[in-house]
Amino acid sequence: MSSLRQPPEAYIGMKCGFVHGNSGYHRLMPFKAELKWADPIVVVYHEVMTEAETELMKRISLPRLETTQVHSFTTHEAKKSIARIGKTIDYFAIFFLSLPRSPSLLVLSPRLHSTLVLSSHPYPPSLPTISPISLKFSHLFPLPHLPPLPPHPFSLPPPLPPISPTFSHPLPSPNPYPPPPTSLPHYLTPYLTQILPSLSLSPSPLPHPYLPFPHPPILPPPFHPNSPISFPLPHLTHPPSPPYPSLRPPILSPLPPPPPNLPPTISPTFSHLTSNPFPPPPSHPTSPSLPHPISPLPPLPPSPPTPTPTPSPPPLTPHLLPPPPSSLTPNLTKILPSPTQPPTPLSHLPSPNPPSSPTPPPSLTPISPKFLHPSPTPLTPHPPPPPPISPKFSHLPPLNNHQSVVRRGDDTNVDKIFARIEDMTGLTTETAEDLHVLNYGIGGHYDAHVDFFDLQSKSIDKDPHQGDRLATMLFYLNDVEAGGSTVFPTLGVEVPARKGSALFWFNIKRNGEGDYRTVHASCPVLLGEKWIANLWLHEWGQEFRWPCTKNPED
Ligand SMILES: O=C(O)CCC(=O)C(=O)O
Ligand SMILES: [Fe+2]
Repeated sequence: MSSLRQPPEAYIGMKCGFVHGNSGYHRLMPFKAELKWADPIVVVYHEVMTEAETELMKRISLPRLETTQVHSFTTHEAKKSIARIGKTIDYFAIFFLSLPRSPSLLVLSPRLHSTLVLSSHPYPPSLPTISPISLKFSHLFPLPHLPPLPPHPFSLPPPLPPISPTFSHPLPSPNPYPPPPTSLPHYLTPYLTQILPSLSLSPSPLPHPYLPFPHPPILPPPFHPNSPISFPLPHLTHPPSPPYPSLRPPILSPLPPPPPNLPPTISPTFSHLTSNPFPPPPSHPTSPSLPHPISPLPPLPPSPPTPTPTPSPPPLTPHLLPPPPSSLTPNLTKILPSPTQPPTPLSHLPSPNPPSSPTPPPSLTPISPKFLHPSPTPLTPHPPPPPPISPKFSHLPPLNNHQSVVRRGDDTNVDKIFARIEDMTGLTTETAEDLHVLNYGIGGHYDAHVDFFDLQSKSIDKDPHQGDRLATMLFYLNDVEAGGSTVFPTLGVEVPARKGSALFWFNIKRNGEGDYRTVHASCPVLLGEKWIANLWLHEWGQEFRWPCTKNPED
C-alpha cells in the first residue's frame, strides 16, 4: 500500500523556527513555527492561542451552532445533534486512515464499520446495519461481521523516527506536547466498547494497523480542475459563504466604497496585468480608511492567450514525490511572508487593527467548563436561529455542518486574535471571512476538499468574496483524544489537533490559480471531540503583502 510521504530529507532538522511578528510583543515572543511543507507552504504555529481564548471561541460560537438532525442507531429516534458527524466515509478517508503513522488508523481501520452506524443518514429500521454508507462499503467490508485481517501483502517501510520539533533556539518553556503515539493505545478498545455498546468490538489488542484489503484501495483519480468529476470528492464541500457584506459584523465600519475611477471589474489576482499599475504605497497613510491615494488605472493590456490547463497533481505514489524546492532555506522567515521583507515593508501599510497586544493566560479569567451550556446572557450581536429543516426536504440526508461563526467585535480578545493572525502571516484580515467554528463528535470527519472557490477557472463574473480564499488559518481549540488529525493526502502531511496550535497554508498559487495540492480533510474523531476555528483570508488587500506573479510555475 502507500507509504506516508515524508518531506525530503533536506527538510528534516530545518523545519522549525521562530517567526517574529510585526508587533513589539511578538518581537520579544516570536511565534514557534513548524514548516510542514514548503511548496505549497504549510506551517503549524505552536502555542499561538491561549487556553482562555480557545474557551472564549467555543463560548461565543456555541449559542450560534447550527444543529443537524441525526438518527440514533439504537432507538432510531431523530434528534438534533450537538456535533458534526460528517457526510460520508469515502475512499479518501480510508486512504488517510491507512497512513502508517496515523494514530487514527491504529484504532479505526479494523473497525471501520463501527463508524458506519454514526452516519447522519436516516435508514429503515428493518435494516439496522445497512445505511447508505454501509452499502457503499459492503463490497469492502462484508457486513455485519468483519473477516479476520489477512497479513499485509506489502513490504513495509522501516518505521520512521518521530520527528520532534527542533527549534533553532531553546524553547522558552518546555514543549508541553507529547510526541505522537507510536504504538497502539490498547486502552482505547475497551473504551470504544463502552461508547458504542451496540457494536461487538473485541477487547483484544488490534493485530496490526493495516486495512483488510487484498489489494490497494481504489483511489479516486487525481484532481484536475477541468476533468469531469465522477468521484464525489473533488469539489468544494463548503457551502460558499454568503456574500461578503452580510458577513461583516455590524459594529465594524464598512469597507470604503471603491473609488469611482476604478474600472468595474478587476481580476482579484491581477495576473493578466503585465506590470503592477498601482502606485507604491505612501510612507504615511493619508487616511485610516483609504490606504493609498489611487490614481486612474492605465488601460489594461490585451488579454493573454488562454492559459494552459493546470497539470494534474501527481498520483498518490511515493515515487512521484515532489522535488524539494530549491528556494528552501532553513530560515522560515525567508519563506513566510515576513513583514520585514520586501516588496513592501508592512510598516508602510496602515494597520487595520490596533497592534496585537500580549494576551498571556494569567491576564484572562479562565472560563469554567460550564461554557458547554449555552450562555444565559447571549453575546451580542446574536444571529437569528438557524431555520428549521423544511419538511419538504426531510427525506433528504440533512446537511451535517456543525458550524458557527465568531466575528470581529464579538469580544476584544477576538479582535486580538485577528490582529495576531496579521502578525503571524503578514497578511491583512480586513477582507477575511468571519472565524468559522466547527465542532466534530465521535466519527465526525471532513471529506477531502479544497478551500478555494477557483474563481479564475470558473470565471465567476461577480465576485462577492473579495477574491478567492488565499489562505487558511485553522486553530485547534482542543486536544483530540484519538483521531481528528488534519491531513493533506497529496503532500502526505498529517497534523494532529493540539489545543492552541494553528495550521496555516496557502490555497492559491502566486499566479492566482487554485492549488489542488492543498486538498485536505479531517480524519474521523475516534475519541473525544474536536473543535476548530477557521479563518479564510481572501485575496483582496494582499496585493502588496503577498504579490502575485505571472509565472505559471509559481
Ligand atoms: O477539521 C479540520 O481539520 C479541517 C477542517 C477544514 O478543512 C475546513 O473547515 O475547511
Ligand atoms: Fe478545509
